[in-house]
Amino acid sequence: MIAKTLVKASQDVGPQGDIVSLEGVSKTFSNGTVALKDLSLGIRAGEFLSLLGPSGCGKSTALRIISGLTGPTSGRLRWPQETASQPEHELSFVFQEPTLMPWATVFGNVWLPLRLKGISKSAARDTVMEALEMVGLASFAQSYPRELSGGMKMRVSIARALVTKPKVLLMDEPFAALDEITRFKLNNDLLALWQRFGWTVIFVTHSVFESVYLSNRIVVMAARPGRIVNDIAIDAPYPRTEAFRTSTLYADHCRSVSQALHSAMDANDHL
Ligand SMILES: Nc1ncnc2c1ncn2[C@@H]1O[C@H](COP(=O)(O)OP(=O)(O)OP(=O)(O)O)[C@@H](O)[C@H]1O
Repeated sequence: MIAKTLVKASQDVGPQGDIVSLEGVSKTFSNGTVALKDLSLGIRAGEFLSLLGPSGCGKSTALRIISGLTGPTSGRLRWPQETASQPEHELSFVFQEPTLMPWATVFGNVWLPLRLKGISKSAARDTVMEALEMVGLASFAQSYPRELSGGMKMRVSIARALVTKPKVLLMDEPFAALDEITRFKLNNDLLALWQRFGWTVIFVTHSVFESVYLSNRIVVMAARPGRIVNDIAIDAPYPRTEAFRTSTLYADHCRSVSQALHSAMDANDHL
């Protein structure tokens, strides 16, 4: 079952459609930790891809390499669709912690990436308000982070990522610290935005259930050294709703992804 899904997902991946690819990427930190070893992965434009794996398998490191925050020790990162006339791949990063500036309003926090590009408050106003509307927080523009719930703070963090109109959204366990109801709501809102805007999303999570609900492709990783052990297509149609969460199809996908994850963890038992 898992071997079959592995073949299917990899057949669907063609270099032509890749928006970004990691080619034979390894990352060894200065203390000798091999976070990633010979990792190759092509991510297609418009894909909602989850990196799923146990703690320490290199999910965040892979995401940081894609973002350019750190470089590989060997191998390379490519943006195949980039042209000389348009060299900038527009991406944004959403971290697990919303990391908002407590002294600034919601508006001020979302304005920050534009402000860093030299765009004044008045010139940025419409774009900032548009991003806040996308996450349902337009009426909280003048509030301060301390006045917001955890879910609302994460929405501000997402608005701040969207304000630059990225094509690629990198998300490192963005909803892990939220309660289940809030997480489900944000899952639904994120999917609705993804369907509307057609971004490529690369989403790091520990959760089988969250990865199956959101993704059309799940890349399962194992640790020591960090590597890919399975590549699974989740071919359930979108929009996915609460009805999908309780469907047999969802349960079947969760079962096979869970088996893949357990195999990934078993692979380290003898190390
Ligand atoms: N700056 C660093 N220096 C040394 N080792 C590091 C550094 N960053 C990460 N590591 C190590 O590299 C390995 C992969 O870390 P990474 O954070 O990418 O894993 P992860 O799968 O995202 O883990 P988690 O799910 O716990 O966040 C781990 O063993 C980690 O301890």
